[in-house]
Amino acid sequence: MSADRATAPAPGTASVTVRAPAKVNVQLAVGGRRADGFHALATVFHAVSLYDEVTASTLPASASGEQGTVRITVSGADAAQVPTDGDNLAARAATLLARRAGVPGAVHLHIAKDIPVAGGMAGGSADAAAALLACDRLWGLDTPRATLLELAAELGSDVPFSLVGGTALGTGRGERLTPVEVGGTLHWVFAVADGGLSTPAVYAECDRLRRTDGGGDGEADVPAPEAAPELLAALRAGDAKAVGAALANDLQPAALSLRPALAATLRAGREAGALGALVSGSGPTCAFLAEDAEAAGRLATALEASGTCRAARTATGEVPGAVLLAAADSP
Ligand SMILES: C[C@@](CO)(OP(=O)(O)O)[C@H](O)COP(=O)(O)OP(=O)(O)OC[C@H]1O[C@@H](n2ccc(N)nc2=O)[C@H](O)[C@@H]1O
Ligand SMILES: Nc1ncnc2c1ncn2[C@@H]1O[C@H](COP(=O)(O)OP(=O)(O)O)[C@@H](O)[C@H]1O
Repeated sequence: MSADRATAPAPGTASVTVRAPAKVNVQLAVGGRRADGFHALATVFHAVSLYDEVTASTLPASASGEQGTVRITVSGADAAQVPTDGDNLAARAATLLARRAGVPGAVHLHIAKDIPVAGGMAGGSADAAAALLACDRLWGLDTPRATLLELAAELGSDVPFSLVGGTALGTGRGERLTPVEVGGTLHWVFAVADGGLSTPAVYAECDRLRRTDGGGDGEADVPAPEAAPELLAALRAGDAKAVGAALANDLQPAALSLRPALAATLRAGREAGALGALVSGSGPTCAFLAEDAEAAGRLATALEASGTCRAARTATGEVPGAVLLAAADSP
């Protein structure tokens, strides 16, 4: 909290705070690599109650002399792992929106980070989605939702979902979204690993494994990815047991190949009674489904006691996408 206060906007500046959720892919079907280097996907995104908050505030005149200055500060336990230069996805989002709208775009973005970094839970995408909404409001742009979604897709395959939230089928490279109905609250435990995994490295390992283990033509043989009807039916019914049985991630073998220790994490969660277990997206966070909030609490305790993860976090889904929390105008 002290870091938050230290970087809070100075009195007299306008500021806007937006909160955006993490995600888990309850299904991640990966097709072949496309000509543009991305993989065709059919993925069921599900937003969960771990959040980052992004506060956009006007830069004091002394700091905003240069057009397009974006200042990034980050608080939270993993803040040191987050870039604070132009590579930060939130900075890229602010710059893209400013350029598109033809405004100067000088802004201070403070990220209060709670989503594991490089964990397969789309934390950077959440920050980008939050920055788009926060800057849009701070600069009084009122950008149409469809344009925000287009800008989101330019920033990254997962960013449109971070704006939309809920549960949705992502096709194309993950950016084309169709809502998916969920009949009840799902109770999750996330086992956070030490260190992250690079998303491009995990996709590349998936390709490599398909070439070497496929026995055939490797990538050329990969069928078109499709959402699993049994998973969609289980989600619609809100049947946690059936959802647990249908969890599936085609990137899991690649994540396990790059980080073999994750096998012990998945085993520990299953042995402690999880209804289902999988690597979240490109990992290394592992996701476990529980029957209810109590079972999730017990599972988190067992996972932490197993010594196979850095921490275990409970969360529920689905939750909404990026939402405005507060807006304060300068007097
Ligand atoms: C794997 C997933 C599953 O939701 O999430 P994470 O685990 O990273 O959170 C996503 O596909 C990650 O989406 P995102 O992190 O937005 O990736 P992008 O910035 O668009 O792309 C980063 C890199 O990932 C690879 N990539 C990404 C998406 C896709 N459909 N095919 C790919 O091959 C490409 O190598 C690309 O250059
Ligand atoms: N705002 C941000 N938060 C976290 N990571 C960011 C951010 N902006 C850029 N990055 C970079 O993106 C990489 C992937 O981060 P993240 O989005 O948390 O993971 P994942 O792609 O596995 O869901 C990080 O290693 C970091 O270098």
